[in-house]
Amino acid sequence: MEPGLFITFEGIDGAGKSSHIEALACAFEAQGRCVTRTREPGGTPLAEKLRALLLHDAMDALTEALLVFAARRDHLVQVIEPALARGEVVLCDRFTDATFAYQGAGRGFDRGVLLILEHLAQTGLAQDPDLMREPDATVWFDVPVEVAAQRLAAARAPDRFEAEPQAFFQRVAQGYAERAALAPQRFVRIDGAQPLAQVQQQVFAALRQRGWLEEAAP
Ligand SMILES: Nc1ncnc2c1ncn2[C@@H]1O[C@H](COP(=O)(O)OP(=O)(O)OP(=O)(O)O)[C@@H](O)[C@H]1O
Ligand SMILES: Cc1cn([C@H]2C[C@H](O)[C@@H](COP(=O)(O)O)O2)c(=O)[nH]c1=O
Repeated sequence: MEPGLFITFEGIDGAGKSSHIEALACAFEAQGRCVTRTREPGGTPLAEKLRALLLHDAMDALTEALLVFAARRDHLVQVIEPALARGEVVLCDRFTDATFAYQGAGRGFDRGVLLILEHLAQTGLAQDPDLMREPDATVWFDVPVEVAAQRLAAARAPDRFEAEPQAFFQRVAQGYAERAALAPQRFVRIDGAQPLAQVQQQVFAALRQRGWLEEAAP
């Protein structure tokens, strides 16, 4: 059995993550891998309920951080860890980098507390009880805030995060840059302002380079 592969996708709202996950899933399936497509917050019945609260109900910053990690713990226990144990490829639209970017940098919530919650929520689940689960790779779509805002304005009615002002998203983008600087081997930075086809080509190229996708994939 091939080892499981955990790949996450990050970026500010409207960066273009979701547009690429399905194409990647199909490419992995075409080479015989089982793929779990999932998202955060969400991915389980309980975590989807928490997602609805997070996206639409007013709450203070600590409550928001606790709900995000509660959803993540359930998601890890119910979906991510079992799929990785079966040797699947898990493609997850957002994970803990989003918490450091949105709650940490965006809201200004204490990063030290986030580090403690991260450790609590992500440890003790895999075969090695000391392992803190982290993605094998994180594809980060780096897009200017104005470009993302234009895309979203054309796409849908804003939720509680999307309704934040551009200054919030500038901080979130900076938060992603800081996380990427702390884990340069894990992060793959893609210039998400390019045309869709070019972005897709670069995402596939990055995963080919790591030996995870075969040459035949687009
Ligand atoms: N490279 C691109 N060029 C132009 N438009 C794009 C590009 N990537 C995505 N879009 C468009 O921008 C909108 C937002 O894209 P998408 O939903 O993939 O972003 P997202 O990062 O998943 O956003 P969110 O996190 O808010 O769900 C969609 O209408 C999509 O078609
Ligand atoms: C995981 C996670 C997410 N968020 C925010 C970021 C987005 O605005 C929404 C999710 O919406 P999407 O359209 O599915 O990307 O939730 C957050 O603030 N903190 C997190 O940890």
